[in-house]
Amino acid sequence: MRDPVLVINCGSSSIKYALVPGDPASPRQSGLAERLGGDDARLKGIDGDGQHFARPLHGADHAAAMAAILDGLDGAHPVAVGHRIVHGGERFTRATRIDAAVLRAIEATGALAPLHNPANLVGVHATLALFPERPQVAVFDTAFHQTLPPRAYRYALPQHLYARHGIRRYGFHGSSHAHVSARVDTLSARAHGGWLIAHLGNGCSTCAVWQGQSLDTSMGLTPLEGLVMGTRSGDVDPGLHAHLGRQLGWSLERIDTLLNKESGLLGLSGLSNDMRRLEQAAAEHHAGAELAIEVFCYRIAKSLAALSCALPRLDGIVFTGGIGENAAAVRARVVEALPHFGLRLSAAANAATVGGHEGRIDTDQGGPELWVIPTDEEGRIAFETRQLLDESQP
Ligand SMILES: Nc1ncnc2c1ncn2[C@@H]1O[C@H](COP(=O)(O)OP(=O)(O)O)[C@@H](O)[C@H]1O
Ligand SMILES: CC(=O)OP(=O)(O)O
Ligand SMILES: [Mg+2]
Repeated sequence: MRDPVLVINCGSSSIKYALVPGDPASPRQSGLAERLGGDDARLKGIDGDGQHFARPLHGADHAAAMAAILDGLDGAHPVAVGHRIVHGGERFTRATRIDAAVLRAIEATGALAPLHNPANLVGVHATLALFPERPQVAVFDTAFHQTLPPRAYRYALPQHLYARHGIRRYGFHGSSHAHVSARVDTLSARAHGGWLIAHLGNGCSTCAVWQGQSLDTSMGLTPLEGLVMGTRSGDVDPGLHAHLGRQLGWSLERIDTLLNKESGLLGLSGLSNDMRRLEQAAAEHHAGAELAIEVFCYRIAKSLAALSCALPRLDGIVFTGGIGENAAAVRARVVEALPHFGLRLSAAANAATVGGHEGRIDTDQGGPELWVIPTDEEGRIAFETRQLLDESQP
């Protein structure tokens, strides 16, 4: 069997990793180092024997956490390391082998994703130091959306902001949308048609895919635009910035923190960014939790309806991400909010499809199909990493 690919998804305070074997159906070692920099930093995951583990990392930074992760993978000889890089700008339209010039370009793109790219690069530097002889590959969230036509990616702003400063819609979660759209094309009889994908995790985005290509998506210049997310506001009136600045004297940093970290499900509910917690609270009639879920679902439906304009034909809707895969009530409310789409949800199939299982959840009586397909960003990153290495073999 071929050696595995080590996949690293390095965020600002966490590192997700997976050792993805050559046979994608084989079990993986995977895990998460979280709360990095804090006294309660810890590493948890699934080891080589399929056992769950958790252990403290005591204030570890990214480099120390990476060393601990690799320690736990001892005996593994990854053929390459695939990195999730959130922003690739317009330069990177596909997975790219990392060298000094690529590193400089990712650093330069960091201005467009100050919350994501610098953290991603910490992961690259850590594995470069630990595996200097292994190829390192960057897989960009934005690359899948480089097929967007100008009508979808241009903002109605003066031309020079695009031409000189790259201000346009880029879109994110590309590895997820690429995986899910490829998967539905193998599962559905309506392969290579028009699909709307709702990726609902901590970050949330929708995507319109026609014949395997992204034609429009809800996230924009940054991963803040679009849907309501765990702590991100999604769309607000652009006039809000000036209003908060003028009326309340808020700085740009304060507004950035508000919109990225204090809003979304957390801000609306006043309770939590976690959908499981909100569903429990809503069952006990917590008004904030009820409102947060209502707004969340309505905004998903509204975004799907808008993105349907990008497609010549609508073959179906796919739900993915932690919420999309698990929260049957959220799926039902989204479908309910699209009454004119001719969707027919099977209540039984919807209730039965949870916890990483893939399944069709419409009644198969015509109309667009409805699917739940677990995302696999790590699997997609490993696939693209391997594909690039295979192409560059003499
Ligand atoms: N059984 C469940 N029911 C409802 N929501 C769930 C369930 N399991 C996970 N979630 C929600 O999924 C979200 C996290 O999604 P996930 O895709 O795992 O996040 P990330 O984007 O960090 O990878 C959280 O809001 C969590 O509450
Ligand atoms: C780009 C983005 O929003 O990523 P995540 O969902 O991992 O926060
Ligand atoms: Mg996610």
